[in-house]
Amino acid sequence: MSDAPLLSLKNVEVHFENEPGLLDFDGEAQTVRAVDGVTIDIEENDVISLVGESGCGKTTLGKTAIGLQRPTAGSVEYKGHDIWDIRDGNSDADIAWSDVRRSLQIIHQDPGSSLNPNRRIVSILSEPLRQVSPGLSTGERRERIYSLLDRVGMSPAPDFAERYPHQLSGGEKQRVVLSRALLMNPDVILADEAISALDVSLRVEMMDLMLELQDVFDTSYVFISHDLSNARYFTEHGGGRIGVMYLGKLAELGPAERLIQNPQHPYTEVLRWATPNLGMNMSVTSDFPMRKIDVPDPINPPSGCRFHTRCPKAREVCTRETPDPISVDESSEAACFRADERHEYWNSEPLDGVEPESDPGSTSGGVEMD
Ligand SMILES: Nc1ncnc2c1ncn2[C@@H]1O[C@H](COP(=O)(O)OP(=O)(O)OP(=O)(O)O)[C@@H](O)[C@H]1O
Repeated sequence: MSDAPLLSLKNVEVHFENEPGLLDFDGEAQTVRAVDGVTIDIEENDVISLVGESGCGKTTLGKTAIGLQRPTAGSVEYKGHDIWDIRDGNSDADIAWSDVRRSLQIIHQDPGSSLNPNRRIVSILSEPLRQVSPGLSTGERRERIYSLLDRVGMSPAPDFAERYPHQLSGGEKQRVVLSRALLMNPDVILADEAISALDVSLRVEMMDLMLELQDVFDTSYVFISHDLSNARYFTEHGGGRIGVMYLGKLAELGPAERLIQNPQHPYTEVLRWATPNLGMNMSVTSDFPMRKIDVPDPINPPSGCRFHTRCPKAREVCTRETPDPISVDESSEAACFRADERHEYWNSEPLDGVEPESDPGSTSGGVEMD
């Protein structure tokens, strides 16, 4: 089991059953397919960034990865052991659920909401230390807290340690929340839009700090962002991969630069088009790479490839067959038939409104970019 990835998600599905609302006249519960068939490994000291439009399942997938959400199908393994078997007491693994929970931490967009307003920073940061290192004296705990506050740029540390959360700026609160998560000695931190609420000028600083502390604390990040340029920065500097999600599915996964410079899924192209500050030199007049702008419903997602209703390259086969992830290179995959030059896609009829294309012949068959 020692070779097992830190976290391994296999065919993970999360469906929510919603009770019928007042306006649901048929009175039937509805199933929201928040995440469907996602397989991904997270290694030690890894960075996986999840991007995609609102409601595509980023938070649900992230929470499932760290054991805060039980999948309705598929499995999540921590160091080779199913975490829900551990939780349910059905595992022979030599690890307690409390250790799994401690190892998988989360920081949110709004740090204020997770800091007790009535406690000083020193007291907030003492809590994880008491759990992880119960043998420390009060003086030793203080020393560790001061040294971490110094490290995250909150100096003089003794001064910051005595403040209450409301006496800190948003950026400082986020540093405290990050410090608290790190003091748990986690293997993975889920950073769910953790920099989105910060001033633009502070975002890079915070991302740099997170990556610097990654080396010190030996932790991995699942970094959720709706902004591809932030995900690019974080992933590129952290040497990780970006996962592009669309309607509960992983559309594409790969290293930041490959994914942005040479996207293999037409939806990645859309995200790229919609992110003007990528420095891609795409003119505003270049065609919007989608046929329709309306967002399909995760309660009733399109058949076949979920993106086919909006995809400017969709063909008949995309309406009835669901593409599995196709390996693009050793660290990348794309769930698009176009990544397979021998797929029947190339002989299938383009859908209405899709520009006909010449057969890729012996070329890669991948999405051609500018
Ligand atoms: N507890 C829940 N019960 C029912 N539906 C849910 C629940 N949590 C999430 N959903 C639905 O699942 C889908 C995915 O939601 P999720 O929050 O994971 O998306 P997201 O990509 O993180 O969105 P955002 O960027 O807006 O936070 C959405 O349709 C959402 O409404």
